[in-house]
Amino acid sequence: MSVEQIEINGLVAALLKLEPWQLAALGGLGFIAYCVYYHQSRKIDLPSVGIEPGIFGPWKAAINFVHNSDALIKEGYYKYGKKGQAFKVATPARYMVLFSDPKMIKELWQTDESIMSFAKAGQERIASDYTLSRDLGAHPYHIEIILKNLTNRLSSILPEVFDELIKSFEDNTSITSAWTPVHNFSVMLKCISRTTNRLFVGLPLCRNEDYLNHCIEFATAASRGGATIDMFPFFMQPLVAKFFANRDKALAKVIAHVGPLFVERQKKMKELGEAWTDRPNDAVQWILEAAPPGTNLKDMCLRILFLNFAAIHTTSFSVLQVLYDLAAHPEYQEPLRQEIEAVVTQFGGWTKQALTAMKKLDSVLRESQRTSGVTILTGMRKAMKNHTFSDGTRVPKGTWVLAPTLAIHGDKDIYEDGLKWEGFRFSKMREQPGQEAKLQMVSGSTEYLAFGTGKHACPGRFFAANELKVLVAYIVLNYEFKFEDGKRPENKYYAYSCVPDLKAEMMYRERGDRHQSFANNCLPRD
Ligand code: HEM
Repeated sequence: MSVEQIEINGLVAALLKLEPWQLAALGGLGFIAYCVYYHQSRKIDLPSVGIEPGIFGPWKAAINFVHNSDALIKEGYYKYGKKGQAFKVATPARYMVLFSDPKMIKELWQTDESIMSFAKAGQERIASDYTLSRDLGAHPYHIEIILKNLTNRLSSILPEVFDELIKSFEDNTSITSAWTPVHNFSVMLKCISRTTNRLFVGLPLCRNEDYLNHCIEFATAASRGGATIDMFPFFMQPLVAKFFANRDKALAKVIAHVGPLFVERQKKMKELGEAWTDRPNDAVQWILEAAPPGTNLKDMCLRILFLNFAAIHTTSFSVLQVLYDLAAHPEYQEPLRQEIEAVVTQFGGWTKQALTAMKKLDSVLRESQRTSGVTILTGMRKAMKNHTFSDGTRVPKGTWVLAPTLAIHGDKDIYEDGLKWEGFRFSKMREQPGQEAKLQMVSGSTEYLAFGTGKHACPGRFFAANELKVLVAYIVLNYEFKFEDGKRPENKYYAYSCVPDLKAEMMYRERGDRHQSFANNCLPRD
């Protein structure tokens, strides 16, 4: 079943549960939403893609966007964007304006938050007031936590990352020296959710299946509920949220698991104060120390859930994409293995510096983000007032403005043979003088937007890059892998997202030389 079908079936199932009067009320609200939306569309004086004339045109185009976003955006990019012209695309929730010109993308990101707001667009996209909590937008201290606590301590937390990733991969697979089929998505989701939660809530909770399943269920419910609520004008959202913000069951379960940890730590902080010097180094502790006084337990647990929401599917999809690319191009596996072996030998072990020095590994990760990044649009900002950009583009209050990431990433005038995956594209480019630091997986620009760039670039990308490197390096050192028919499964494009095939199996077998490998024998374990 495709992702679209899963989404549509979920929506139909939710609608079938409603009483007739609730359905009639929703229908009425939908009609008002349509009228508001149509009125709004007339105010943006820009060329548009995919819209047919007539009163139902914009709405049809919006539905088309959900299923055909990649093709629509590429059409606009080549027709208008490449000529330096902004264009608009209809989505179910609103019109979006897209800038492709690097100068205008930069201008968008540099425009003051009070005029072009990243935070407001982010909150609207997942209707976070309803699917998560109002506290998230009011006190975004999680950004600081990710940048300061998680990123700054990457070196010291690496052994835990290694330990959890390797154990969870081994616990969830039984690969032998014969070719063994593995359902990649379920394995990667488990590896990433366990490892991420090792740093968020620590042992033993990070291995509790019930806790992890509810974190994943919550993330799925929040993104599905958020996308639905966001289709309606603001004044209707509190009512619509009553039907679609299905977070309560998963939230209650997560509070039951993680709540006692917060309570216990709070008690200890009160008792010992500054004398408690060996405090745990996890997100529970970071939240307790960063949350404004008076934050309640539910909001602290919701912050853990938000971190899971931001980290798990993005990283799981990313590792899936790079493994699919390497399985479809098995000739890259041996040079990667040699690089990893040589670098670990040179550094005398696995350190953060050693991971940074693995340029081929970094390059394949960046290349998979370029060709199959999790989102096909980045840099979103919401106009907080009517605004005119320096090129004369006028956007009314409420419009979203973004960059067409995937279209830019595939442009052959920017990347030679741009639609082709070439694993060592960036490691080769880094050999040119001046390019060394610019082309790392985590370095953004107007030509590489997988994590956004500028002030609001993904704060979790440094951690995610290390997690991905560790997992891919471990797999390459220990296994060979391929697709039985040699073909890479195709991605699906669903509104803003690029989704890998979640059903595909890959064949793995143990490498005969895995136990002789120096790099393998000194993998850090807890
Ligand atoms: C490979 C994995 C990941 C990818 C591809 C990814 C991608 C992104 C993208 C595209 C954005 C929006 C930037 C923009 O549109 O300009 C973003 C924002 C964000 N990401 Fe990630 N992300 C990943 C992993 C993570 C992880 C592991 C965390 C947390 C530990 C995280 C936390 C966040 C947060 C909190 C924001 C919002 C930033 C803000 O409000 O300023 N991400 N991410």
